[in-house]
Amino acid sequence: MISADNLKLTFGKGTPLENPALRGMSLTVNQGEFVTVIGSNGAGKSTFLNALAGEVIVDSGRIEVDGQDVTRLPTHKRARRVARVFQDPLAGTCEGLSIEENLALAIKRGQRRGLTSAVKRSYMERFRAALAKLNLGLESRLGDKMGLLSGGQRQAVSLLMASLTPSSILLLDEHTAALDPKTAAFVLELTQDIIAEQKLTALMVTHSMKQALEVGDRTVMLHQGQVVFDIAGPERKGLEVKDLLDLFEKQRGLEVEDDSLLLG
Ligand SMILES: Nc1ncnc2c1ncn2[C@@H]1O[C@H](COP(=O)(O)OP(=O)(O)OP(=O)(O)O)[C@@H](O)[C@H]1O
Repeated sequence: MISADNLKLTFGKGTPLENPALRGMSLTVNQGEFVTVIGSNGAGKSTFLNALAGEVIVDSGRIEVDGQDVTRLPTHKRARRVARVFQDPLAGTCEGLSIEENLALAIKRGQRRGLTSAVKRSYMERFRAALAKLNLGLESRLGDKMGLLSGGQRQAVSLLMASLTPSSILLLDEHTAALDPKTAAFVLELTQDIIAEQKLTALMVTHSMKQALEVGDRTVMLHQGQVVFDIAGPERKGLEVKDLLDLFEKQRGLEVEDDSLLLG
């Protein structure tokens, strides 16, 4: 379960570039819920995920994961609770290490690390079985460097890494955006399977309105660092991409209005 209460975060405080990215962001995500997150550029989606992961520390507000206050914990102290897959397939894995070594690091996430002890024979069968499920033939390429894999293969391995150890929450930041449509569909299906199988609590940022409505159980829209729209259940099922786009445009319209007020 994730509970974010009234998060505020301003970048570049006291400088001409002062930028309030989170302006009272509150969201509760129940155990096992899969929430899609949309919002225009600069709405605060990545900043919110970064705050949950500990990449940035909020100025005020409170973040709880499974009831534990993690608001001020650094990333490495949350690593066992928070798994993440990024938009850039290069971001979540270590290209100079082999598939096997990457998986071994993932299994030791949040614990003291040591590569020599990490790459243990006991893990190998588990890795092979997990990789075989991807149907990409990677189970026979455990020794290959991550850098040799395609973007889609890397994202698939990143997802596997995120799910190897039981984490409380999974954060997906436009993780299919850099992939071609066919590979994106494959990775998205894999995502849904892993989340359902492991009953993960997940947040997925996407720019695709279609994806936002078709995937997961609930959709939230962020605008100017706040949740402006939150829909689930039958109400969400009745919503079409066009409705969501209209809402989106309405929010962007407000933004223009705000700007014109400021400039006026
Ligand atoms: N490290 C940073 N330093 C300064 N400003 C930042 C930083 N990270 C984000 N911002 C600013 O905070 C605001 C929110 O950015 P964020 O990346 O969270 O938006 P987003 O909704 O993820 O946008 P996009 O869809 O374009 O990825 C933006 O104005 C952005 O420029």
